[in-house]
Amino acid sequence: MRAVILAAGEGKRMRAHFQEPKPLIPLLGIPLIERNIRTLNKAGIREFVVITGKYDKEIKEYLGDGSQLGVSVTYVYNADWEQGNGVSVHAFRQLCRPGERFLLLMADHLFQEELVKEFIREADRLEEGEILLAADNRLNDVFDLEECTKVRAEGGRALELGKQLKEFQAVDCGLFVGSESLLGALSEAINAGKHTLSDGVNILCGERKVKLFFVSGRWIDVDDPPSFKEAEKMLLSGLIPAKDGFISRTINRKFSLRLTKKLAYTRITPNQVTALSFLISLGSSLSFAFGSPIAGGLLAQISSIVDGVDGEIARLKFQKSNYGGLFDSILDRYADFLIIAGMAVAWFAEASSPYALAISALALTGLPMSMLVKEKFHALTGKQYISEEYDGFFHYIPMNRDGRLFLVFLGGLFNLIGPALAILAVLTHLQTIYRLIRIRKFMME
Ligand SMILES: O=P(O)(O)O[C@H]1[C@@H](O)[C@@H](OP(=O)(O)O[C@@H]2[C@@H](O)[C@H](O)[C@@H](O)[C@H](O)[C@@H]2O)[C@H](O)[C@@H](O)[C@@H]1O
Ligand SMILES: Nc1ccn([C@@H]2O[C@H](COP(=O)(O)O)[C@@H](O)[C@H]2O)c(=O)n1
Repeated sequence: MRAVILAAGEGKRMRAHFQEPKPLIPLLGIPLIERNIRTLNKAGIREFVVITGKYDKEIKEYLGDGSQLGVSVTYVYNADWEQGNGVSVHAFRQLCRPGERFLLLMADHLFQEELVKEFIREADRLEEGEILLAADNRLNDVFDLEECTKVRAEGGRALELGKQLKEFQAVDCGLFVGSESLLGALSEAINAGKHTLSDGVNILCGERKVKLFFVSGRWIDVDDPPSFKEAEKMLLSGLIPAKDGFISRTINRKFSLRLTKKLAYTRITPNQVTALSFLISLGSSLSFAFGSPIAGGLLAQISSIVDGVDGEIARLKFQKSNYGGLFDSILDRYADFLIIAGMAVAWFAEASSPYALAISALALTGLPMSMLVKEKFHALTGKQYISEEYDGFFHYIPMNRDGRLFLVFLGGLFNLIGPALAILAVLTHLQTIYRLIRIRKFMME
C-alpha cells in the first residue's frame, strides 16, 4: 500500500514560532513529515506520494527521492493549494492506479507506530468502494477538541463530518485508507464548489461508505505551539519499554525522559550515550575504591538513569540498531563488574575479612545472571522476558539492573557497602534460582 501525505498548506499558526515550513519543523529532532514517513515505513509502507504546494521547493529539497530514508518518495504539486485540502487529495488522482487503496494522512498529524499497524490491518476488511477513517472517540481526552473535525457516527460508520457539528461521537484523526471512490467523491464536491477533504468524505458518508476505526489517543494534530508540546509529551511517553524494571519505571524514567527531551535536539547518538553511561559507572567504581561512597552511590544511580537515555533516543529518533543493543548490554555488564569491584575494594580495605571477598565474589557472579536468563529465554522462546509477566512477586524485589544500581546508590549514600554487597549476593542468586523454577512452565515445548 502507498501512503499519500498532504503537505501543501501554509501552516500560518506555526510560521510565527518556527522558521521552517510546517512539515519540516523538527519535533524532538526529526521534522514532522520525516517522522511520519519513518513511522509508516516501520509499519511496512515503502512508497510515498507527497502532495506539495506552498513549500514545494523546500520539501523536495529535504526529502529528495526518499532514498536517504530507505523509501521511495514522489511528488504531486498542487498549484491551487490555497483552495483547500480536498483539492490536494484530488491532485493524487493523476497517479492513482486502478482499484488502488492508499493510506492518506496530513503531514502534521502524528501517530504512534502501533496505531498505524492496527489501522493498516483493518484496511483488509473494507468492502468495494468503502474508505476507512481513524476516529478518536475518547472525547474527554482529545487535545484541543474545538479545533478538531467532528464525526457523527452510528454503528461504526460515519454519518457526517464537520468542525461545527453539535452532535458528534468522535473526532477525525486525519488518517484514512482512501480509494478511487474518495477521489470520485472529491471530484463531485469540487465541481459543486466545495474544496475540503471533509466535503468529499461527506458524500461517501451519505452512501454509508465511511467505515470508522476507533482509536483512543496515540495521535496528535500539530497545529500550534501548545499542540507541539503535547506531541512531544505523546512521543516521550511512548518510549518506556515493556521490559522495564520497577525502579526504572517509577523513578529513573522520570529523569531519563527529561534528559532525552533535551538531547533529542542535539546530534548525540545512542551509542555515545551508552559510552557516557559506562564512563559514569567507571567514576562510581573509582569513587568507591578511593573512599567516597556517597559519590560512588550517586554516580551509580546517575549511570543507571543515563543507561535508559540511550534506548529512549534510539527509539525516538529511529536509531535503534542490533549492534547498539549488544553494545548497551555488554557495557552494562562491565559497568556492573567495575562498580562491584570498587565497592569490594572499599569494603575489604575497611573489613580486611576473607568473607568480604567471598561475598563480593558472589555478588559479582550474581549480577550478570539476570541478563543471562532473559537473553537465553528470548533466544529459546522468541519471547521477550517481561519481568512483570514472569517474575511474579520478585518483580517487586528490584533485582533487575535498575533495582541493583538503586541498592548500590543507597549503600553508598548511607555508607553501608558491606550490607549492600551481601544483599546483592543473596538476592541475585535467589532471583536466578526462583526464575529457573518459575519460568519452566512458560518454556514447556
Ligand atoms: O540485569 P538486567 O536488568 O537483566 O540487565 C538488562 C539491562 O542491562 C538492559 O539494559 P537497558 O539499558 O535496557 O536497561 C536499563 C537499566 O540498565 C538501567 O538501570 C535503567 O535505569 C534503565 O531505565 C534501563 O532499564 C539490557 O537491555 C538487557 O538485555 C539486560 O537484561
Ligand atoms: N546504543 C544503543 C543503546 C540502546 N539501543 C536500543 O535500546 C534498547 C535498550 O533500551 P533502554 O531504554 O532500556 O536503554 C536496546 O535493546 C536497543 O534496542 C540501541 O539501539 N543503541
